[in-house]
Amino acid sequence: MYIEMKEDKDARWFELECVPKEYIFSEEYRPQNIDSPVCDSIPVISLAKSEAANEHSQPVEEILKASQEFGFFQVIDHGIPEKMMIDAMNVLKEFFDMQAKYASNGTVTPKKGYIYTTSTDFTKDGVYLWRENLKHPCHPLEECVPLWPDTPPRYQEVIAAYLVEIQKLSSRILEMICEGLGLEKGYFKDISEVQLLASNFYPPCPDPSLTLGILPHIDPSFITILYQGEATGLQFMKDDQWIKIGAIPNAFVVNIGNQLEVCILSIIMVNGSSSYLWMQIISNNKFKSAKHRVVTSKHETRRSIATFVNPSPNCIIEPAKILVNESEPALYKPTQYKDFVQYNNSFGDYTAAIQKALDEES
Ligand SMILES: O=C(O)CCC(=O)C(=O)O
Ligand SMILES: [Fe+2]
Repeated sequence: MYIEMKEDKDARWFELECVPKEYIFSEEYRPQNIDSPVCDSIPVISLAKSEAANEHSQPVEEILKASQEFGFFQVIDHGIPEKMMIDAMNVLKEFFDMQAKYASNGTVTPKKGYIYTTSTDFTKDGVYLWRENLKHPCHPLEECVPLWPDTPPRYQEVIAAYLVEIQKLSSRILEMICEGLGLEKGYFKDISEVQLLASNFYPPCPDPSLTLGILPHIDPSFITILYQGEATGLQFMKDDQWIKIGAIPNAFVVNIGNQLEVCILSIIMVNGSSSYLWMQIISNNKFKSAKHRVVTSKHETRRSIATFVNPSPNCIIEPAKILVNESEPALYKPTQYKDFVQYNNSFGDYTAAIQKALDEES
């Protein structure tokens, strides 16, 4: 294939007429149905009534149903000021724009609590992803903030303010999940925190049918709260089909990570008095953690801020012992969250660096 580079020495890696061969996925990974209609059936749940004593059962039921059927939903009327969301997105835009000037390659900044990676730092079978990424731990917040990027200068302040709100929102959502499942109040309070922020920059791509922004994956979290502004590109898998998630301004996309799936199963097994309930849960009632990916666009730039609400690193999740016997063996081994992350290489090449940062936090 003929690859034409623009003359401009200052051009960024994506400012090209054609897709370089290093970014072209083999047929099996290429996005096939890039123009399929946006899914309009993914639940959009208003949290306006979630604090009202006599009306909050409605959002609780909607969240429970969406978590079981889709593993994905959007929340609106969440109470987080729009200005705060836009500010966070703008400061990340400034961060990524500055990398173009100062760093042509991905850098793992020594002695800093963040990891910035450009497209060539992520490969799948030698093929690069069409994105840049910034990751950093967030808990405990006050200890992490000084280690985050300090350019642009307002980065730390703006993102910390955003994360305080996201922490409150995620606690509300986990509390509603607890209530919906009939679990004791505050079940997740001490074992979950917003542990990690990952923001992404997916520039326009000359031929989106050949590339991917992020490969199909399931998040290693309890839940992930994602702000995508008005950009499209996120898709999730339902019944073996890739389905686009529409952009709703001022909404957050929430997805169920595989730790919640495992955890809910274990909790219900502990609390459930009959094996009938256990069977019901395993067969058709458990939460879904949906596989998702990001496709690129010819004209649109996508930016997203994902916050992973993870189990605490030392938290152990295991099936209830009373329900495990020779004929009904445990479906999950007791696993410390950090071992799970390591075993599954959950954060790719950066798993070790992130584990180290999380270990230092705990
Ligand atoms: O950029 C996105 O919207 C998706 C990000 C994502 O799935 C992740 O970071 O796990
Ligand atoms: Fe994800």
